[in-house]
Amino acid sequence: TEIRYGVGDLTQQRLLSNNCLLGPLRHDSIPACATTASADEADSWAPWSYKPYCPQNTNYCVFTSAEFQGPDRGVSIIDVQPSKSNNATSAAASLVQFLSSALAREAAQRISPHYEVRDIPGKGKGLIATRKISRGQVLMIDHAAVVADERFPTRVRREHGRLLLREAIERLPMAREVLSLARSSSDPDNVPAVEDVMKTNSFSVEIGGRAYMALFPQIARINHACKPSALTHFNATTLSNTVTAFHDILPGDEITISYTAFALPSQPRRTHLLHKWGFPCTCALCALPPRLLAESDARRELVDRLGREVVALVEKGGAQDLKKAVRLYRKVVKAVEEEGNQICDEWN
Ligand SMILES: C[S@@+](CC[C@H](N)C(=O)[O-])C[C@H]1O[C@@H](n2cnc3c(N)ncnc32)[C@H](O)[C@@H]1O
Repeated sequence: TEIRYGVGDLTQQRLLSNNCLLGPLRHDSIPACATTASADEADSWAPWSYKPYCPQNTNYCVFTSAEFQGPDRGVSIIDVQPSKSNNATSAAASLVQFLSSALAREAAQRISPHYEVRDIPGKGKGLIATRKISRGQVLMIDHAAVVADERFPTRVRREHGRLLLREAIERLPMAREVLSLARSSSDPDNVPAVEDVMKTNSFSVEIGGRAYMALFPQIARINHACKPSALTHFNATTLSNTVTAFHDILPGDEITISYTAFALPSQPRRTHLLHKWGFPCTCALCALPPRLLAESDARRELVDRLGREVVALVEKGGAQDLKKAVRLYRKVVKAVEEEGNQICDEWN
């Protein structure tokens, strides 16, 4: 996702905030202010592991649970300070609720990986299946490591934005792993790693009706395809993202997801991939001749429109509504199959 700061720069090298003196980039230590806290103080910011980090003159804080999903993971949230937001709808509030529920104490569901990270020509790294993954099989459940209000970059100074990102990532037990993810800036010497990594690897999600950028450390290794082999489903309560095979994936095949909405027409799709993700789309779908591309766009728009109608009819729930929903659903399946076959024809 995009990170553009709204207000000008500050030139301070070090900022004193919440009694935490911020030094140079740390990769394996926690902030001094957190380690010196008394038990009483720590109680006052539970369930967070550290005192929330709130740079002066911003409405934003970093909330970190270092134990989330096990001692080697954790999650940090950049969100508005509770007193200045509708607490009930913030990601932090949603996570507070989740952390105090029995569900959070259940062991994380670990799925033995049927894939490995490998170099993929022209794409950096990616995931390659090492065993057959059947259509409909859940191949990964990943939890967010960083979640940030999508509006925060436009509402803070660049320096503050970068400090928030730095604290969010460096307070995590898995900071090193997050910082080793791909970077895509064309000017890497002048863009801090925390910002570049977040920009290159985070996806838009919705929590409590608000847009957030979320970084999932394992999903971050999955490359884009316009006709992907897997789909993701985000759960805003548990901050988990489930990856499911869309069709059979054979050993040696790349596991891909779509970075764009299914119905986004080809032209804005290419623009989005180039400007927001930094690569020109070279997949078979984008390379179709204009007439076939227009047919593909129309099919995708149809699937999207009919899909919404089916959901609305099922929600109404009357006998006639359900009959019509089944009829429309058959059309959706046919259009999805045509879209798939048509692209496969192009490959043959
Ligand atoms: C979320 S990361 C995906 C994993 C990444 N390739 C890596 O090395 O960790 C997104 C970045 O991967 C690259 N990428 C993803 N899909 C691609 C594709 N279809 N073609 C070229 N590059 C792609 C782009 O550099 C993009 O900014």
